[in-house]
Amino acid sequence: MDVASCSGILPKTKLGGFNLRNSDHAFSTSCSYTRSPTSVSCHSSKDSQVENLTSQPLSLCSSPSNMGKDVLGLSKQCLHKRNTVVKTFCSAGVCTYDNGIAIESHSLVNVEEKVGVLLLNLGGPETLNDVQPFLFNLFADPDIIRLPRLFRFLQRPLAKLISVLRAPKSKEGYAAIGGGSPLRKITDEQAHALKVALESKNISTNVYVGMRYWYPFTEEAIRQIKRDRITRLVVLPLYPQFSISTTGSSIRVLNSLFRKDAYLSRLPVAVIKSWYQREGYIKSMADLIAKELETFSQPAEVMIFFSAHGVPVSYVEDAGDPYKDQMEECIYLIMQELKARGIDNKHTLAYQSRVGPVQWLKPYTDEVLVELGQNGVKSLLAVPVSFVSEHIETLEEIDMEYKHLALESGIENWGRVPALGCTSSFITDLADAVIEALPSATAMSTSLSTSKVVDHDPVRDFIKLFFGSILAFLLLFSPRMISVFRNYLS
Ligand SMILES: C=CC1=C(C)c2cc3[nH]c(cc4nc(cc5[nH]c(cc1n2)c(C)c5CCC(=O)O)C(CCC(=O)O)=C4C)c(C)c3C=C
Ligand SMILES: [Fe+2]
Repeated sequence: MDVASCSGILPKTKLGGFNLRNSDHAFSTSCSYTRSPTSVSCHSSKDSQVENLTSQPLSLCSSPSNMGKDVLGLSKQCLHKRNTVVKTFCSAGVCTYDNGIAIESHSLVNVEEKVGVLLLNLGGPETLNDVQPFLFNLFADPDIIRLPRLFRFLQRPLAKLISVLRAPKSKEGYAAIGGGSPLRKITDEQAHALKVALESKNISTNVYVGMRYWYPFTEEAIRQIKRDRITRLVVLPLYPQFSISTTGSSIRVLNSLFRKDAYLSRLPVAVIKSWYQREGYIKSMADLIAKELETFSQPAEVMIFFSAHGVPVSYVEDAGDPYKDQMEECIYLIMQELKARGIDNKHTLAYQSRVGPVQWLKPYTDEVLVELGQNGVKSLLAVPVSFVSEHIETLEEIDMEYKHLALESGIENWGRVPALGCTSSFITDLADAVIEALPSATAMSTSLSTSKVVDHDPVRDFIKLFFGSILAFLLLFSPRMISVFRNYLS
């Protein structure tokens, strides 16, 4: 468990890596972080799951939460006495320490630490010409098409084939929403709003956007972080729930970039793996749902229909993806919040956007909509729940395809909750999540000298490529494979 501690009084304030000069106070504190199972845990949390890039495979690490707030809205954490020194967990520039009395710094001037926040997102094609190469990047990701190790060499040829086959259908979808994905614009707006929210809490940051499959790519964001000489980084995926296919994939990219680079491998980093259970997020979702229910003539009669992006069943059952459990818990928490406000509507959860020939999480959104219509449900409020911006699957799949299907199936009154976007209560909560995560940032332990060096044997590579190509050709053009690829077209 990661624990930050502060001790001593020095002329310059150094809080767990935050070097603060405080012009109003002549006193200051030095903090250090230790990784020790025997240290007192100051930051167990059920709010957001924070971890450092050091741990692989991803293991849960605690995050600071429920912190006392001082007058500036900044937070301080627990106190732990050892001998006569009070060990304190410092968060985002405020520290309490003791040589008998607790002292807080109340104004932060000339913060020497350069804090960065990296927002991770999926990315989307900005024009119709971008659609096929975007799809190629997506399907070339081994966290999206999970091939057995022996067949990994087929990843890129397969991605090429599937992206070419799927592009016409995807293009139709993007054309219907104006010719491209709105993701980049919305994510940039969220980044700006987050920076402003952090500034209002006296935390000066650079906020970066790193997309997994389109511009600005994660690699570009990391290059900029290096150029800016950021000294502490919080990684915040814009997916409330963790999935191997989304947050997991982006973290894998970060891990490989950080492992290869001397500066990055020493940069203290905290990754917020998931944050679906944060009070601010749950309340913001409940606000949007309550507001939208009011647009119906009989709000109490409306079925609340949560629609989450699906993942293949094998992710959950074989690979241990926590996505389904987190999604169900998230829906439970939102419904509890609504109940506390006297809203006790019926609700259900289904999964949308399946692609390809394998089984995805059930029930499927389209099938449930038809059933509900047939069973006499007349009013339905769709709530997209796995993503916090509008995108093709809200604007086209839900607003067009599913709405049409629902009305055709007998549902008469249809509504849809907008994505959170830049809703201020939500952005404020993200800012709090960043502040809470800052102290737990630690550097990647693997140094360049200890990292594994991969040997390339040209003869072995050639043999692999030669036989691989023959095998790929046979596989791709077998009748079974042709029927599999048809599934990517619809
Ligand atoms: C939590 C969100 C998401 C999960 C989980 C997820 C898994 C997943 N997605 C695909 C395949 C496609 N996804 C596509 C677009 C897309 N996916 C998400 C989110 C999640 N994906 C978003 C936000 C978007 C839209 C981006 C935009 O441009 O607006 C697409 C492209 C669109 C299309 O052709 O349908 C594909 C394909 C898989 C296979 C997968 C899990 C394995
Ligand atoms: Fe997707």
